[in-house]
Amino acid sequence: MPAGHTRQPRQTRLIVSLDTKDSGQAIAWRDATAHASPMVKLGLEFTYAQGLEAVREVAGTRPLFLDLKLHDIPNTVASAIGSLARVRPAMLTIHASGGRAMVAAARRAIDETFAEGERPLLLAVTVLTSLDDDALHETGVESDVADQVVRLGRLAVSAGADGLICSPHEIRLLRAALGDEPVLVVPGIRPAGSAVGDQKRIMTPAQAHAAGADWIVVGRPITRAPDPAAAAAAIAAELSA
Ligand SMILES: O=c1ccn([C@@H]2O[C@H](COP(=O)(O)O)[C@@H](O)[C@H]2O)c(=O)[nH]1
Repeated sequence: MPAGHTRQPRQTRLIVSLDTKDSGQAIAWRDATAHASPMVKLGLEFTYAQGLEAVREVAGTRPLFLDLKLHDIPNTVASAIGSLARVRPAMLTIHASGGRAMVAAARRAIDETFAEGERPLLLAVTVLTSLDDDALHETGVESDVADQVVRLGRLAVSAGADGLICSPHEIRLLRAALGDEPVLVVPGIRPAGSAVGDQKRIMTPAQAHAAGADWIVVGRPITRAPDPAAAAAAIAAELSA
């Protein structure tokens, strides 16, 4: 940064995760939270239940974050990205643990399939936010979560990922390792007092914002709230306070 300049605080935006099997429910949540969530996020639950045509219908004219977390051999991941082109995602996810060749194949598939200006951001999941150190070790990984997130983050970005999925606990580590450029999309968000569920590495929206998230992803604290519109508005307000 040039001398005399101070960095502007990073804007952190909310993405509401529309995790349901039902199109009507997804559309109701989409519309109720539209004021707070500039993107529509659909994942495995909705896509397996309803298919890609319904994904496109629910996204409508809004930017689509398609969170399918692709993880397979490079050729299969690249071909799957070709099949996803028709839903015109703005962001899509793969697992960084698929390795360098897989991430690079995804990068090539995006560059070859989509016209410039229409390419989705390629986001690599580092370590799922539902894992803690013990659960990660049980899979045979000897590193702690923080080291593994940074290792996979470096690998994915150097292989062509535009950004990473991480928990709020690793944002500062990733910024220190990789700088400001990678887009950090951060689930594992729990407003104070909300149920934690299966998430292990959590912070509040305000804490994730202070750490430097570009986007936070919030599902059940909004969709299971008595008033999803109000819950989303409260989180958006927390991000801009
Ligand atoms: O490491 C990850 C990667 C993706 N997710 C997804 O984010 C939402 C979180 O939903 P909550 O209800 O707020 O827990 C969900 O769609 C996950 O598949 C994640 O949580 N962690």
